[in-house]
Amino acid sequence: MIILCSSSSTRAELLKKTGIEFIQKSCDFDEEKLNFTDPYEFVINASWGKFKECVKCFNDEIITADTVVTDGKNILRKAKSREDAKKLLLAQSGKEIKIITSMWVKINGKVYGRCDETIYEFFEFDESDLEKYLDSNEWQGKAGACMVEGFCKKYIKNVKGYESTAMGLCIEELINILKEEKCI
Ligand SMILES: Nc1nc2c(ncn2[C@@H]2O[C@H](COP(=O)(O)OP(=O)(O)OP(=O)(O)O)[C@@H](O)[C@H]2O)c(=O)[nH]1
Repeated sequence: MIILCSSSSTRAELLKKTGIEFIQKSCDFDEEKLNFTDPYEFVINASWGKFKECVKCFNDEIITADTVVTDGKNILRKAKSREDAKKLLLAQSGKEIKIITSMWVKINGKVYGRCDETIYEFFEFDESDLEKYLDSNEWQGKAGACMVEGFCKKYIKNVKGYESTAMGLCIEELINILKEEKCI
């Protein structure tokens, strides 16, 4: 049985869509102790840290992931407050951003690691629409307070890459790994 080592409901939803049987367990790796400023280094080390913690606890097949947003200069992680969410979203309004997801998969005794990214070019976010989104609290628990399948969708001017990567788990590439290992 595959263990999705994540507390993310979005990752669980994505994995469910593939029909792959899994159980979801969270693992307590503290990302706050990482002090990488490069978004790729951060996301790869955060997901790897989660993976190592999970390997200690579970003997099964394992999937871990980490996702960050970057505006090219900063790492935009999960907002700590409504004000923080507004700041993160205004940094993305009318801009090109990258959403980077690093994933580790232990399967049939082998370990696969990937780092995928989706590039979005957004139109300017409408102010009152943004306030409504902030009031909805849907931004909570999401990297960069971003919801590409929700609030941000109508503002997408250009996109390059998978939506699943931007949502936290690159399902298309995960399916390729599982096919390679004859699990599906
Ligand atoms: N629904 C949605 N979720 C997103 C989007 N972008 C990022 N996320 C979520 O934002 C979260 C990023 O934080 P992480 O630290 O990678 O993961 P987490 O939610 O803390 O869960 P763990 O795997 O237990 O660490 C993940 O749950 C992603 O699924 C998006 O556009 N839509």
